[in-house]
Amino acid sequence: MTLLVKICGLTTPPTLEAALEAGADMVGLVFFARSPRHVSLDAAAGLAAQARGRARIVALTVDADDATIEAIAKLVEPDLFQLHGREIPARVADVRARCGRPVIKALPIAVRDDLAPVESFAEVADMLLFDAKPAPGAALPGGNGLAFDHTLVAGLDPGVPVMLSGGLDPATVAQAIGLVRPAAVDVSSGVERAPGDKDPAKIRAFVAAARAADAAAREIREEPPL
Ligand SMILES: O=C(O)c1ccccc1N[C@@H]1O[C@H](COP(=O)(O)O)[C@@H](O)[C@H]1O
Repeated sequence: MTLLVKICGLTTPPTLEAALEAGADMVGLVFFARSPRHVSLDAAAGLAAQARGRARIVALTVDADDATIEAIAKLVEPDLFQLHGREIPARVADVRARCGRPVIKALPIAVRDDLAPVESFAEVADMLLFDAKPAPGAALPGGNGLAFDHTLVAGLDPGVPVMLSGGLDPATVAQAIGLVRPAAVDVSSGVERAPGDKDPAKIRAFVAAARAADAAAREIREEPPL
């Protein structure tokens, strides 16, 4: 399967357009008030209208309640939800049923033991997202530009597609793809000038670097042995 590239935390029509024109497969809208990338329901509905049919729209929430999930589903009509909080497997299943859409569940990774819940989340989520575990007391559970040790998830096959994130940027994404061979990569901070301020040139560079790395990895895999 061809690698999917997601650009997350888009907040303005011009930067969303840059992501769409660069060929992003997924665009993320953040619904988390503490994030510098938070968008209101109204703003998100406008951005979603701009993206619809051009890329999959991902609504990112953090431990959101039912009313918030339902309001986003109704007013924004995303293609998927990304759950980036402390949702337990039962809650992931509940949100999936409630919103009637596929769900990406983010798991924070710092050490091998953090992979223990992978199996139970793989039973209820459509995709697993491996992100760096934030520092204790961090304001955000993701979107911190923090990387983790990718060797922990290299070659891991949880039975559902894997999305890789955490401190990726145009310079590091190729190595991460080569090592982990994820189904998808996701970036926020690595394509910004400052938190919340997306840089169209970095978005283009990120998508191009990810596509080139994916093509190179396929060539190596498909090369005949002799
Ligand atoms: O982007 C945010 O503001 C955000 C807020 C709360 C939870 C997750 C958030 N973003 C996600 O975090 C990871 C890593 O981002 P980064 O590239 O390291 O900045 C990514 O999956 C974003 O979708």
